Amino acid sequence: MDLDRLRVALHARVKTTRARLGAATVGRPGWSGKTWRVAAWITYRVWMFTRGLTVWMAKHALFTLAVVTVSFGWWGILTLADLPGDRITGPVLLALVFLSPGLFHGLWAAITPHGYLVRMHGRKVVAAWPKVAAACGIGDRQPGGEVLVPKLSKIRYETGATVLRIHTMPGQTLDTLHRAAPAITTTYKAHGFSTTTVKPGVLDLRLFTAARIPGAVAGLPLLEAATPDGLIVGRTRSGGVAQLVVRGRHTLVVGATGAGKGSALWSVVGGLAPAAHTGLVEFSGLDLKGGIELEMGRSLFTRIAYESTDSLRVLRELGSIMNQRKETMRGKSRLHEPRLGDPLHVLVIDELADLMAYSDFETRREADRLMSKLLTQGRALGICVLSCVQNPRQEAVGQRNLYPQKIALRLDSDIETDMVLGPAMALAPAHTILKADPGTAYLVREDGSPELMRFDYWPDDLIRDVALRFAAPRPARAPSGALSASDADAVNAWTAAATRRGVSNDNTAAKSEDNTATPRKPRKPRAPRKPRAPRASRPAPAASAEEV
Ligand SMILES: Nc1ncnc2c1ncn2[C@@H]1O[C@H](COP(=O)(O)OP(=O)(O)OP(=O)(O)O)[C@@H](O)[C@H]1O
Repeated sequence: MDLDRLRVALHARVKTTRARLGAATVGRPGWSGKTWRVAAWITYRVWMFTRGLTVWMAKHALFTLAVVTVSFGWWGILTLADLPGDRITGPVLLALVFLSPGLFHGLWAAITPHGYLVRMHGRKVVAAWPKVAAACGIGDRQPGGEVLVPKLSKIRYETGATVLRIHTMPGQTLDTLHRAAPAITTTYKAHGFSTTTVKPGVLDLRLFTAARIPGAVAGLPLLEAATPDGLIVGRTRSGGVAQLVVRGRHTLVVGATGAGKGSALWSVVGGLAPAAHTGLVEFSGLDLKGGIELEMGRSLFTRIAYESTDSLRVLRELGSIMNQRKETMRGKSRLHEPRLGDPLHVLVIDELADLMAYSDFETRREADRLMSKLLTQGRALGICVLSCVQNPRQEAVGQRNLYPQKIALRLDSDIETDMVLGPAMALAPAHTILKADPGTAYLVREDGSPELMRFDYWPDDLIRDVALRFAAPRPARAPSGALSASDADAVNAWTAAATRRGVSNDNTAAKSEDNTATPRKPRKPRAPRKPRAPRASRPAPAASAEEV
């Protein structure tokens, strides 16, 4: 823990020192900055040339020694014999001609430093492969003492990862390679790995060269990308997009306080907001922390509850939708297809423990019953649950096995990781994620394969903006019915956001096809109403015969 803090502090110090140095040199405005930049460029290229040349000479040390000795010898003989004429050109030309491959090597490094470094790394990996494979137990010792190892047929480079294509040997299965993958990763001093089966007997082993995934801020969602079958929610370690399947899955998001559960939640709600606006997806939300998380995007939700009795109402409503669907889908389809008028229902729960562990006994019991029904029957019927929780212990997430997809953000201990991920923990050590990397998580899919990823960050302003543009066709009313203080806050926030963007508050901009907000002419303020004259009192209605 202290080591962790020290590492983060050191990292921060190095970052600030580099930033200061950069600002004082290459980052300076005007000519002095330009001069620094040119000087830095030349110094780097010279360094890369020297490096390339030195590497070549070290690799051909005997040959280099021989050329240098002959050149010096030639020059020495001419000097000792005191012969007239030029004594330098001949020996120098000889050295240049024979060392020209090294000079080309140096030039290659100076002209394309990145390509050069990548190729050099690849060569090292290939050269070390027989020893690494034998040490990691996937070699086969022959009677003569020779060790045969699986073939390494190709090396590929992706951003942040080196990919090794490995072929099994006769008598081996892909499982043998899978089991050796952690040892191979450590031996090559990589930060992690993932595996992909290319075809029977061939595996791509992806070795990650970066320990951390840089953070990114989410942008406005697009309708084309708002698909529940592969929603883009962040980045992977190799720099690609991280996708989450929402349809046909229940997802459990677990993370210590400040781990970034909000990013996971809004990546789904915000990402699917355009689909909710068109009516293909319908969000229901439970936030028993008094709506602190969901209120900002309330207009995206069709049902919402901020206290336990209301939560049961929402769960019951979803239960009855599920029962109706059972009737209509029976014998026709086994996985619900979202359509207009028959949307995919996504139930989003912020802090599941508030409902399942900290409510009164009766509420807990009823919530447990309703949730069990939704979790066991809902996914095929187009009702998916996304539950967020801090504490993965039994009393809070007794139904954790009913969530086929799990997202483990930073957790406090390996015990918690084990509780959430079970056997996948070995490949997804969520307790090792740094506090300095909120939003970073292991996504463990239905098949148990884990992937380290980082959710995009959803700032409050973006959530408000999305709520303003993509309100659900029938957005949830304030849970209490009347305009509460939080309602008023939400309205103010919307109005403020709308004023800033120059849009009206009635979602007409959101309904425009390209979703671009067009400023409107401000309306003339209304003249105050004239006070009404008091009504003349009506005569009391005559009593009916029955009343008498
Ligand atoms: N994806 C992200 N990238 C960068 N920073 C993030 C990301 N997600 C969250 N953060 C930062 O971490 C802080 C805490 O995030 P968040 O509130 O989502 O955590 P949480 O897990 O919901 O915490 P709690 O359970 O206490 O509510 C945010 O205020 C933000 O500054």
